[in-house]
Amino acid sequence: MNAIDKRDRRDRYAAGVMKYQDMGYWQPDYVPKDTDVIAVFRITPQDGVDPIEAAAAVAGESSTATWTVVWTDRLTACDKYRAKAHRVEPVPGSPESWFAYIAYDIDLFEPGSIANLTASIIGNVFGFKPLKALRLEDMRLPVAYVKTFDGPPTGIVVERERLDKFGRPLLGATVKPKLGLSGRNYGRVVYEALKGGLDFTKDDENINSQPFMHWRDRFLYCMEAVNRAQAVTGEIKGTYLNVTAATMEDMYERAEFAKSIGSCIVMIDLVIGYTAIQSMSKWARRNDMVLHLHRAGHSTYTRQKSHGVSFRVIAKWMRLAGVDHIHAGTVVGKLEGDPATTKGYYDICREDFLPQRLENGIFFDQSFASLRKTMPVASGGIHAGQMHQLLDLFGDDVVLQFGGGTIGHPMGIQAGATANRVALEAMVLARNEGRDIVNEGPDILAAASRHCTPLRQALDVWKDVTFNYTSTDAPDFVPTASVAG
Ligand SMILES: O=C(O)[C@H](O)COP(=O)(O)O
Ligand SMILES: [Mg+2]
Repeated sequence: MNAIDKRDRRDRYAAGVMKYQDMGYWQPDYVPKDTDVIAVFRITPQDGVDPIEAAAAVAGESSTATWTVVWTDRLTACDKYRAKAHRVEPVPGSPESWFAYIAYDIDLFEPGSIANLTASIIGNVFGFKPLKALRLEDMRLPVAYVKTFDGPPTGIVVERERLDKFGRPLLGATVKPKLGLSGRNYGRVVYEALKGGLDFTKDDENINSQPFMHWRDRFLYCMEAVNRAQAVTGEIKGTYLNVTAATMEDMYERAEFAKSIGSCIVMIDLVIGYTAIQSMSKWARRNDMVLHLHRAGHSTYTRQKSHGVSFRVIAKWMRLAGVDHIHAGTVVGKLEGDPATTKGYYDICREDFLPQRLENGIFFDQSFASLRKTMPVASGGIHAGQMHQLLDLFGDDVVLQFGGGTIGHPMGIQAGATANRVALEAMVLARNEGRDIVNEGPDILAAASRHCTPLRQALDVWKDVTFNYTSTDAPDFVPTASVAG
């Protein structure tokens, strides 16, 4: 930050101990270009490290720099390629941490490659010694860069058209127990849940091709169940067949087979990696299939407030990479997430243009250009008794998924599914009539349950199941004027 005299600069340069801020990675007067990628990091410098130098170091390490001056810089357009830390603000309520805004020239990134973007932005820099911790809070991805990605292969509008389902959230269930069922019993769960009123069932994140049930068995029994449920109900149904596997070849084989036996949707887990996700997205686009993404593994790096990557960034990357569904949190379920921050994740999936909204953790205006919309999925510890909260929080364009909340019903799976469908339809009707579903929700559910025994039983058995917030459910930060800039 401080100007240093030319001689000092030359001496340090010669000795190879230039500070990053002296090498051009701190430029407080820099005005980001419309085409720049901008990242905001939460940096927690080691004791005694100047936050400006820490921000410059992050800019350096995530773009062109190494630990010493290299003369080959001079062979490049280094002024253009250096990332520019241009703003450092204290994080409100967190005296050790700072928000550092860093701009990157678009030419630093290969078009249409999340792998390449992330190798810079979350590469070496997260293990960097001058920092105690580092968290990527948000990114502004310029339209010029967004346009290099295909985005969701199907998107919300076309998915609804294919399913012929409108004006309400979709309903799903994860087959339980997570592991151990044989193919035939697994198929029974799928059939009963779909027949009972759900739109979808799904494999759990860790169901692939284990000794107790090989993937072909699962696919065949599941599709038999889907076909029978469609015939009985007259509705289009689906089951997310998890094609996650050890290699791309295996995943393509499983996806091709799923398509050949009539599935409209396949599923992958986040743990397969960004390149594999993009490959599967291209496959889904070529084959007119909906692509569901389970965010398995994300909490290992999204949950801590001071280190890692915010899920809002993962959500942005996944919309670019091209998934049609993404698990985005439940607020009222078993997994962590506060309402304001979770709303930000949902908006990233569903808006064409997202204005800066710090209260939802959205640091930048973000256009998604022509990308289709990703359907967020609320899954993890939800049940029929929360239907009013779920509808109020997430609106219509969401899949509400009840695993235990369907299969744990005391009268069985079909009853669990019916309870969820009746609760949803009662709540949508009440909302459409202009009723205050948040406050009247429990009464609306109670009234509906008088005509639906499965719903009454569900409300009764889960009436005390609430997942209280824990300390990690706090918003990422409380916005103040200085952060808004
Ligand atoms: O993978 C998921 O989404 C969860 O396993 C859902 O299961 P639950 O509804 O029983 O929590
Ligand atoms: Mg699961």
